Amino acid sequence: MSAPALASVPGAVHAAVPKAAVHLSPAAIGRAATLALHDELALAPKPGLVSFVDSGSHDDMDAHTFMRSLFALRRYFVRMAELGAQRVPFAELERCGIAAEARMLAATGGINTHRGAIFVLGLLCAATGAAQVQGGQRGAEAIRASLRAHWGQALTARTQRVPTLPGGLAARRFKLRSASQEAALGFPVLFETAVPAWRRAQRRGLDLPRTRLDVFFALMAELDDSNLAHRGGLEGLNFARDHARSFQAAGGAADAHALARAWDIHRAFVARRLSPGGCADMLAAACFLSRVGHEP
Ligand SMILES: CC(C)(COP(=O)(O)OP(=O)(O)OC[C@H]1O[C@@H](n2cnc3c(N)ncnc32)[C@H](O[C@H]2O[C@H](COP(=O)(O)OP(=O)(O)OP(=O)(O)O)[C@@H](O)[C@H]2O)[C@@H]1O)[C@@H](O)C(=O)NCCC(=O)NCCS
Ligand SMILES: Nc1ncnc2[nH]cnc12
Repeated sequence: MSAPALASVPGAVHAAVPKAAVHLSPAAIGRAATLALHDELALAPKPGLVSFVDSGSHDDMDAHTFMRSLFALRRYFVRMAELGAQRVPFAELERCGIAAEARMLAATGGINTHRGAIFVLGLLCAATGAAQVQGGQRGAEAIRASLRAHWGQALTARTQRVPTLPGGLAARRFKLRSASQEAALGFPVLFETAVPAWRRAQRRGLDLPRTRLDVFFALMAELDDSNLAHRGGLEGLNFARDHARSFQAAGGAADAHALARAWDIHRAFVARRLSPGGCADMLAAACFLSRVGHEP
């Protein structure tokens, strides 16, 4: 197969809006989350993952499945932003998340498209909603601080639960940082790896699709993605990390051969049925932070 061009529906042009100046409504926050899921889906190549080009390592879902899921989740993100603005106890956010999972499964015929994203993006919507009623801050650092201040303790307590889902079980088995632990730490890979990678890519003048590609590989080099471990064990996780680091060492998304290289990596993942679903969620989270940070 020859290497198709980098596919990504362009986001809005990011105007220089002062970050503290405009308060975001829950509707605007929810819209940013839904669009961020679309940003993630639209990026291709994206090793092993579903896009509008192909279904990667998945034979039970395609881009239509993701679009159905995304539509089913629209109101959920708005509701999480509203609940966040009310600074409700964590149990209320969790109830809303569980109901959203049920809606996702109903919309996809029982396929898990966005369980991780419901958790990560839902929490970020709540944290952004809370930040809006406390000074209107919308930058990444303010959103992280809001998440930790309001729900940090509950997220830490939650890590003591015994995992029952495949990702949590794989994380425990291989002593990795699970999605729950990542949340309890205030999503360090998102805020300390993806956000700086996004800013670096933009400073280098990369367009949005290439920025997202660079951020995706930065995430895959660092995240303990429990989907990779669930399907491929530690060997699969290290295979993905090694490829991400080689991609970065060869110049990342700015390099002239970046797209051909990324498509080759995609095919290698498909051959091994590897799917970095956690990295996909974190990419959507980075797209969300960019959208709420810059768009009016
Ligand atoms: C805390 C939960 C996210 C559950 O976490 P847990 O780890 O216990 O269980 P999993 O659902 O198996 O894994 C978590 C999902 O989070 C994503 N993820 C993976 N690694 C990380 C990480 N290090 N940091 C953050 N996020 C991570 C990932 O989600 C994406 O992949 C899923 C699709 O993958 P796929 O390959 O198709 O896998 P499956 O269909 O599951 O299996 P196979 O086909 O391979 O056999 C998709 O969901 C993406 O979004 C992980 O899957 C939280 O959801 C939870 O506790 N839920 C329980 C109910 C609840 O309380 N909900 C309310 C929360 S507010
Ligand atoms: N695009 C995608 N493909 C496969 N799994 C995913 N989980 C979240 N986004 C995904």
